[in-house]
Amino acid sequence: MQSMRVAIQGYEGCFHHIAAEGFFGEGIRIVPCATFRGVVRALEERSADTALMAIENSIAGSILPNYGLLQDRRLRVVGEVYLQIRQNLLVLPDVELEDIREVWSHPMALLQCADYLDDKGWRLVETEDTALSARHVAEQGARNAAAIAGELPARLFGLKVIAPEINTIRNNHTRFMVLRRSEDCKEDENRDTINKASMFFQVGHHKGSLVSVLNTMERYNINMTKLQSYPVPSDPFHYLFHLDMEFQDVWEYREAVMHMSAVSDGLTVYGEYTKGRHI
Ligand SMILES: O=C(O)C(=O)C[C@]1(C(=O)O)C=C[C@@H](O)C=C1
Repeated sequence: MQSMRVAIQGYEGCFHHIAAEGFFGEGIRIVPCATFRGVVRALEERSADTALMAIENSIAGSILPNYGLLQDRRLRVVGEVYLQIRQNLLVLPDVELEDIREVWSHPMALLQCADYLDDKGWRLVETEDTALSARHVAEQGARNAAAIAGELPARLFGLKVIAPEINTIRNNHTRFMVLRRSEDCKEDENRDTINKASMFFQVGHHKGSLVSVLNTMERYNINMTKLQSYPVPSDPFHYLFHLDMEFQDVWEYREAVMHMSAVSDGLTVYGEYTKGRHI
């Protein structure tokens, strides 16, 4: 049997790679992509069967453009996974702190380490990926550069951890969504195990419009875990709201969605799935 092809943003050893193996197990084939848009394209063009996409981090916050990607494309969220992220400063084995002039990493990783980097005066260089930054330091023999990445890339590319766990808060977690093409998902798939859903809707600019949607959740015993507004590019200062919610009773949840649809505009559910594990 062919192994499942999983599109990720990033390359060998990056956090997406670790999260993908944590979710699917080790027998998968990784389809590396330079950008999140590339991940979606790989799914749409069928060069991947499924995809993993970071959506929010506990220190750096939401990856807003990815909410836009979910909304624009015909994708389904079929699962989620949470990964603890430990960021380290990696250098060539004989490099010391005073040799560093530049730090290379993924923008989310740089944000997660903002406090540590604050007073160092190093030039911060955004790259596609934490692991790729480490690989470039090693391959280019870059004596004046450090990479911010996990421990796995340090081992893979023979780098030294000169400063471990430099993320601003130790408790650093990233949430990843597992995506599939809508047309490959069956209606009511996993009905017995679903306890979480993601959706978006719009409300008019009038008094109490958002509150009516939110009140529904209390009425139907729904626990809202995330509310994220996202601008509607074609309609300045109007917003879409993305909602993640947990529930115990699927029928109660279905009633709630019906009610919320009635008091909002264009409510679209883009995934019902099982609440994710922390790995
Ligand atoms: O650069 C990586 O290693 C990634 O997998 C990307 C990414 C992200 O998109 O947020 C994943 C987890 C961490 O939060 C930092 C970076």
